[in-house]
Amino acid sequence: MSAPETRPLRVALLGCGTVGSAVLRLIDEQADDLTARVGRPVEVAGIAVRRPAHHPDVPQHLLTTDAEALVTRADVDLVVEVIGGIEPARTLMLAAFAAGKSVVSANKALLADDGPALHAAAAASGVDLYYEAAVAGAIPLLRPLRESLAGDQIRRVVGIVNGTTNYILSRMAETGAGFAEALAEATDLGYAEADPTADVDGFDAAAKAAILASLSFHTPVSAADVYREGISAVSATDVARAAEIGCTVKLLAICERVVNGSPGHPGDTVAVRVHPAMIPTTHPLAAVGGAFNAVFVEAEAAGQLMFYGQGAGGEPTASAVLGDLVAVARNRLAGASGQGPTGYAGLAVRPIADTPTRYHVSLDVADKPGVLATVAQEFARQEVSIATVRQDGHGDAATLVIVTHSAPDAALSATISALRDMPAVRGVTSVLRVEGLS
Ligand SMILES: NC(=O)C1=CN([C@@H]2O[C@H](COP(=O)(O)OP(=O)(O)OC[C@H]3O[C@@H](n4cnc5c(N)ncnc54)[C@H](O)[C@@H]3O)[C@@H](O)[C@H]2O)C=CC1
Ligand SMILES: N[C@@H](CC=O)C(=O)O
Ligand code: NA
Repeated sequence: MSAPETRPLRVALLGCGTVGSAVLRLIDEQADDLTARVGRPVEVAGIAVRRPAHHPDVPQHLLTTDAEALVTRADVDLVVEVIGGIEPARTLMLAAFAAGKSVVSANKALLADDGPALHAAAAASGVDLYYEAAVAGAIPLLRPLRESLAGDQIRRVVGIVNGTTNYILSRMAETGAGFAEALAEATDLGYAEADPTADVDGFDAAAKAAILASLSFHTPVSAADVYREGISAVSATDVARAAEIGCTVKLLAICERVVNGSPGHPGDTVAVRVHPAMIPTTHPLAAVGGAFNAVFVEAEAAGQLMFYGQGAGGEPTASAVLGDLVAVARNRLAGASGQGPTGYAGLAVRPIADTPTRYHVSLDVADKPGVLATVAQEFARQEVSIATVRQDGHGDAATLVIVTHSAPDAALSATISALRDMPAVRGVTSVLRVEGLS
């Protein structure tokens, strides 16, 4: 009888930035526990970096600038990709799969761009592609969606999934900090992407929303399918107006299954959007401050579930990477691979124009007879029902604050355009969608 194999499992680490350096540290610090949990030692075989001189604290013999040679090396069993971006990450992943190596990644941009093809390549080679860290960092979210809820029907997922923008909005609301100052702090703390416009303009959250929707609705959804608005247009006035109606401003990722569609959408559809929204301060998501993330999931049988924790930063993200590393290492030793996402439902993605939303609008008007009626007529013309109207001030400097009921987003935005052109309206000072109001 041959002796059981005790050779260490060897990992190629691609990238040694914020996340990669934390992964490297945790693999070292937790070596004994990892050995016990996996059943074999887990060792780093090599680290691909762009500039070795920038990594003086890393064992120099492990560094290489040739990532492609590293992933295909015969002594490498598993690959951890934390360089980010589309290329060369995609090519490196495909090379790893072709060479029979499972990949753990934190790369939401790539997964949201090309997830189905990457999963197909992994499946064709009988290896794993895991990426828990890619959405909401440390929070166990993708595995619960993919596995724990595999017997349920998910209806809605609403979350704060970008730590940088949540940090910025929290600082703006709590301390009155300016946008640039708050962004610089988020970058220093390691939350922001290499290019922070990915955070600020909502691309990062949109990629995460695409991944969440794909898993939740068993439907391929790519980042290009996601309606996206970032926070760069959120002003101090919006934040103040939100406070006046008992709300706070958050960048939300919202993934919904719209059952039985409507005349233009006869079957079920999915609506996936990322935009800033006012939510009541009593809403549990309103209390999510700083770089924390939180995600609500509503499923038919399970009801409401909430996932909360650190969505960004080196160590929290590395925790999720290591969790996946243990899972793929165990699969490898068992000669098995995990089930990737299924896309069997193939639901159509509903455009934002047809998606029901609610708006909060603040208008500067002159307080003269007939102005309120003229404004209300414009809402009625677009078949948008008004939930509440409040007038502050009077004379030449009155403000109307209107919250609508839900209506197709196109009708709401057409109403706002018409209001902007109305002589009775001196200015539209704040427009934001509203979520979670009864
Ligand atoms: N920082 C965070 O809080 C989180 C990051 N992520 C994701 O983790 C990944 C890594 O992010 P960070 O560590 O923050 O980025 P980073 O910019 O700090 O690190 C990336 C590293 O990869 C290196 N790199 C780039 N191209 C390379 C190449 N061709 N060969 C070798 N090295 C290369 C860069 O020089 C850099 O050191 C990204 O996909 C990001 O979206 C996911 C969750 C949270
Ligand atoms: N830049 C991202 C990092 C995690 O994905 C964020 O700010 O949430
Ligand atoms: Na996660």
